[in-house]
Amino acid sequence: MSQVNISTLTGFGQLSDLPCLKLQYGNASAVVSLYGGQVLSYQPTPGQELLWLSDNAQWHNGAAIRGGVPVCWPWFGPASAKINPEQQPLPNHGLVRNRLWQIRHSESSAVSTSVNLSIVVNDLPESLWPADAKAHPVNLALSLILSANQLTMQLSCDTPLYQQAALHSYFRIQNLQQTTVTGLSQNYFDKVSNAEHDSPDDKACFSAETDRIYFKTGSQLHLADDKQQLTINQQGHDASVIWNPWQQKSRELPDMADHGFTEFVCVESARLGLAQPQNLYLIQTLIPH
Ligand SMILES: O=P(O)(O)OC[C@H]1O[C@@H](O)[C@H](O)[C@@H](O)[C@@H]1O
Repeated sequence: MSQVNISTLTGFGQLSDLPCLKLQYGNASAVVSLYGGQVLSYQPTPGQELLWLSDNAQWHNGAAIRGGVPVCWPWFGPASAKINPEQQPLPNHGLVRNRLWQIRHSESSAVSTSVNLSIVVNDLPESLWPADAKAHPVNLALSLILSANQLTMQLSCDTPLYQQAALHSYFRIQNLQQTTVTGLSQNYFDKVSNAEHDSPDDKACFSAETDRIYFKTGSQLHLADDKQQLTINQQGHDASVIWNPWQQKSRELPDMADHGFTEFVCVESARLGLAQPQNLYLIQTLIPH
């Protein structure tokens, strides 16, 4: 084993001054930003980057970093009427993408390098609390476990709340036309046409703007193009979201180059149900082949 350790970085790529941690386990490495608790890089071997980070990503002035694995919590997308009955101006994808997280624990062992981050949030909308609960600051935790063959991300909250969450992973791809995601369910909500659809199989391909919520997906998805294959294990989810903005949206996003959409697809493990207040335990594991 050449190297097992955790080091601090100040800045990553073009994101100058960004406080980050770099985890190393043998040949494998991962970088996580304390701003957003966001994994920005996962390289199972040196130079083999699996995650996409926009060349135009920003983090100053409250921006959410475009790429890596944003943490969406305690709601996903625009806050729904249940979470935001008074239609307050709330940010897309929740409250923690542009806040600083703390390091709680880090550890290197014979089998892995891991770090636990957390953030305390004390400005949750009242609608998230069960009727009989008294509002208090809430702790959200993210654990990263890097081993020789995989990276696991565990997002947890021990407070029962009406809460949604997603690990919104941006995966770097070589050839969008050849890219497929399989293992999906055969029923999805299409955010582009704003309608539910049935799919003839469990597969998504990319030939136009794609923004789909697949319900009740199983525990294993596969992302492949003609050059690489990745298994994505998930637990604690009730849906998986597939997103590619395509040309027009890519042009409209200030933190994405016009051709940015050709370089990634998002495969997101999400917990979206709001039927009852629940704890959160959402896991996504990336296993390259
Ligand atoms: O621009 P944001 O807030 O990072 O969101 C990006 C995309 O995130 C996806 O998860 C959503 O399904 C899309 O609708 C959304 O456009």
